[in-house]
Amino acid sequence: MTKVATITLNPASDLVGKVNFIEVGEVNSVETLGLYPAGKGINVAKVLADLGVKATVTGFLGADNKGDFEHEFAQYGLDNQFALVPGKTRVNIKVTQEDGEVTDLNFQGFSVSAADWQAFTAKTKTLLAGYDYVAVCGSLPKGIDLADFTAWLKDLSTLGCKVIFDSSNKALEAGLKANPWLIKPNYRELEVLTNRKFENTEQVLAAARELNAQGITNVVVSMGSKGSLWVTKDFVYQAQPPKITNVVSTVGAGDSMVAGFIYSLVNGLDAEQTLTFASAISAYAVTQGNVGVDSLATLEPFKAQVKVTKVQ
Ligand SMILES: Nc1ncnc2c1ncn2[C@@H]1O[C@H](COP(=O)(O)OP(=O)(O)OP(=O)(O)O)[C@@H](O)[C@H]1O
Ligand SMILES: O=P(O)(O)OC[C@@]1(O)O[C@H](CO)[C@@H](O)[C@@H]1O
Repeated sequence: MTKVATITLNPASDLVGKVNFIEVGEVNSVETLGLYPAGKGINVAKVLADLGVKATVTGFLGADNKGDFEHEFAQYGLDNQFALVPGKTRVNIKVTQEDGEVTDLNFQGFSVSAADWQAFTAKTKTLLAGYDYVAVCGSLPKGIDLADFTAWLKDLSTLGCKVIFDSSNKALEAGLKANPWLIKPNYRELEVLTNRKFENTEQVLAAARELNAQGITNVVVSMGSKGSLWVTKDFVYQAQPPKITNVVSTVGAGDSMVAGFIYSLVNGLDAEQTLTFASAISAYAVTQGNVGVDSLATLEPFKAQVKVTKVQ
């Protein structure tokens, strides 16, 4: 059986809501859509569980408010291997305006001590031996040294698992030094990383190719409603997602896309089917406040509207 783990070093409870228009500096009344145990790797694992792939989940959780997370992991049948640290897991606020624009307020969260990090890295090197796919997703909590993070990611690859990595800013930069097997930056994250402003697809493609040349096998650049590009040394595919007119929240679209890739890899889908599936499930994600899908059948109309083209 294919073994999958997701790692969320800095999880969050997502408080998701909706408002006509956010007035900065004013009191805004927000309609509550939900409070969800989340964070990128946890979102990936939740979507995978809905698709029948039960992952191991690990990372750090604040000991003071671990209950909702533990309950969620049990509900989804996830193998909970999180390490507890003192304090609370952060709450992130996500508000969608009527025009579909989402404002994220991502807080910093707990600190991880050197001893916590050492114990965690030692544990994961044993725990994850024999895993096929390990998705490392999201930001780093305070206290984790960037060079130590790079070294640990390299160690994960030497265990024999394929490392899938989705992060941003300094953590993205540090993680890329370990040459993960698949990365999924969005185009803004790639702009920040390369210190460029992309004006067309060719420029995005060129940046992705540089990452291939560096040793990253799969570079998937997501571009929100404009779709995505999957760039490898052997092929380049471009996907256009369905047009979604009822955007509820785009939070977790990228995580759903990562889950779609892992599901497709586990099930041996070919490249075109993989990008179609990942695009369909990520487009479906924006029609709801949380992530997930009740059945594969729900995705069929979305799959039918995805357009995948082989660019090279
Ligand atoms: N408005 C939309 N309509 C249709 N599909 C969408 C829309 N927004 C996102 N998607 C789908 O989700 C994928 C990932 O979206 P995006 O590029 O916004 O990821 P992201 O910024 O990593 O998301 P997040 O960090 O919020 O999870 C896109 O490539 C696309 O397939
Ligand atoms: O601060 P990070 O770790 O980069 O991102 C955290 C986060 O925005 O990512 C998920 C959506 O992708 C949310 O569930 C969560 O709040």
